[in-house]
Amino acid sequence: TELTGVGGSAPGSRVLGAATPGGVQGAEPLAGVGLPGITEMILEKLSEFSKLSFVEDMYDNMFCSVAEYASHLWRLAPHPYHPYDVAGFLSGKFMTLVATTVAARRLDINDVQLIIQVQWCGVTVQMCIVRYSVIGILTSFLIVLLALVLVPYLRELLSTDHRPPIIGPITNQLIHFHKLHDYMTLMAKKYPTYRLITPSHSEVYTVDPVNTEYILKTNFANYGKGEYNVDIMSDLFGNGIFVVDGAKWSHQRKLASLEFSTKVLREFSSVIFKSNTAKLVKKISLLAASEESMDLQDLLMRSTLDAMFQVGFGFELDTLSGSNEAGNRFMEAFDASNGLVYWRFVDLLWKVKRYLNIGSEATLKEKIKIIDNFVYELIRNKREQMKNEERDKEDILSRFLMESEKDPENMTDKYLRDISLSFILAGKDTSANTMSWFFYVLCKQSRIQEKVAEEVKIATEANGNDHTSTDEFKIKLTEVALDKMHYLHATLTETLRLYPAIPLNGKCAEKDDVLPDGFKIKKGDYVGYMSYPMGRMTQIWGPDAEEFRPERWLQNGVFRPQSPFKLTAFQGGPRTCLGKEFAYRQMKIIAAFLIYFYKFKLVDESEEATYRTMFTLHMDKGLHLTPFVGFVFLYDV
Ligand code: HEM
Repeated sequence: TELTGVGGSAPGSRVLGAATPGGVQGAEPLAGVGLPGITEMILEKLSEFSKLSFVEDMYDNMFCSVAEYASHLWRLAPHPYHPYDVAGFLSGKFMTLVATTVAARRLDINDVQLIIQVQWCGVTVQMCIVRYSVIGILTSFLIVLLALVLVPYLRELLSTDHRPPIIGPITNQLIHFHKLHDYMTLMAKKYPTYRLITPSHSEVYTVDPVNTEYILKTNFANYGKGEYNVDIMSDLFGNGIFVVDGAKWSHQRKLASLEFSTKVLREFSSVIFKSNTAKLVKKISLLAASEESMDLQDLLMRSTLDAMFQVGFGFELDTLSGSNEAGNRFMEAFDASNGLVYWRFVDLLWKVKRYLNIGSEATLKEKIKIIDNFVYELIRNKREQMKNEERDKEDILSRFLMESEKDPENMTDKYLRDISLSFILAGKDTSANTMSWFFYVLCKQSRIQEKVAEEVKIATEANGNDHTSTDEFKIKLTEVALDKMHYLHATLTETLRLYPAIPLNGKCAEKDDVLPDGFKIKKGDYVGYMSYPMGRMTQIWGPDAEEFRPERWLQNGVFRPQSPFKLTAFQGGPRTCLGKEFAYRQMKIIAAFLIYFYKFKLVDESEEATYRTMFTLHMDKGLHLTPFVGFVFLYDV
């Protein structure tokens, strides 16, 4: 064979050993010590080789050196080694030894023709080629290539800062992508905090409420969206509130908080939620009359998009009726681009694909163009409208447009596009998905459906025998009536506990840190809190954690909230969901309307719903229900 040993070292003078676990591992504790490295020693030995009469002499010689070196390292180490580190260290040294010995036993050092040295991710891979031959050179390059791929993983995996449990490389998520949240739950049941590694950083996932509070609130300053997330999301969401940190975030947060606290927006949105839900009831009544089943998730997605669009842009999209061609195209493009952006989190080649404009990235670009054309047109129209018409518009875009007149330099059309799209994203799928799981559970547990219906009738004083129409119900469904619906509030909250609309979320560390449970975090690491698994942890919710039980939220019939770091569906801390109250109001209105007018049954009662892995917890195959006219005789809808 022409190929000889493969050795490796840490950068610069800290040449320590093979590009193997131990070589990398051993590099850490010696920072700055400046000892001669193993590879240097090996090469030195190799150069002496020609002077030795027997290969065995050299082997013994070198073994002594390595052992000596290891014990030296051991003494110098500033802290006791973890057994895990020691295993990595020794196996690395062992592999260096084997590789070099094999080479040394078969070769004459004078034959060495070329030493290849490649530095990658702070690790040096060295290799010597002894006699030129095509196979030798090809094999060498293949090994270098393999090392380039493996070294970063090994480096992350065996970094002295990492402690078990490391459950594997990030590709584990790709392997389990289909049932990602259940895989993460399974792991979390074994390890409340664990680490996945990538070539460039590691990802720490936790279900520990103390860790969650720490990253979301206590050490908020150190945990932002991070470059990694921004990179992935900014093509679609630009500088929208979901993507940005720092001053840009504060500006939008302040502006939006002001808007959300206004009575105008509250009243305007309630009117829209009610009139949109009345349209939904009408649509369902047609299906009920013809005893047709329906995909309620699809209807809810359309209905919430229409509502959010009206609240956000003051414009009727009317995707529920499906009659607006442009609206349908926008919805299709928006949904598709959401899924494509999420795919980037597991697609290691997305940047290459974007550069070459191929595959999923080419589709994403096309969809974003459709979205942009649609939204920019809306902004232009709105500006025109505002020049000619009254200026006390209630929708979010108009209010931001008025703001933009004070600060035209920063609040450009692009900025307005990003803000408005973020609100659509925030309010559309989250509420529709939550409602879908809510109705799914209510179909599985008719006792809960009946209890909610009973509460709605009592709170609205629409007793079910008075032939209430949707118009009359709208009037009866006052803010006071909504506030009385504690059981409904608890049922929605229980839905969010077990089926959180954003099942997995997290932040990136700006600086090295240590989590309250001792996990070390390096700058650039992702720290995720896992809302879906958290809802299933007995240490948080007790032995019945996996049971759907709205009563856990009630005390003497009154809803009692819990820590946002246990129920993380709306996140917690300074970046807590701005639309929480808004969303509860919308969901209660939809639930009250639908449950008042209909009873729902699953088309296939035996089927268990599953999710599609994406940003939000979307039901994979939709929610196919049969509506029955419920507690009132329905007319005049
Ligand atoms: C069931 C419904 C909803 C759920 C479960 C939900 C959940 C969340 C979560 C988890 C976040 C944190 C996202 C992150 O930073 O990564 C968030 C942020 C946000 N939500 Fe909601 N949301 C819902 C509905 C709404 C609605 C209806 C609106 C507004 C119309 C809204 C507006 C926002 C905004 C503006 C933020 C960004 C806050 C910030 O970064 O400072 N959300 N929401």
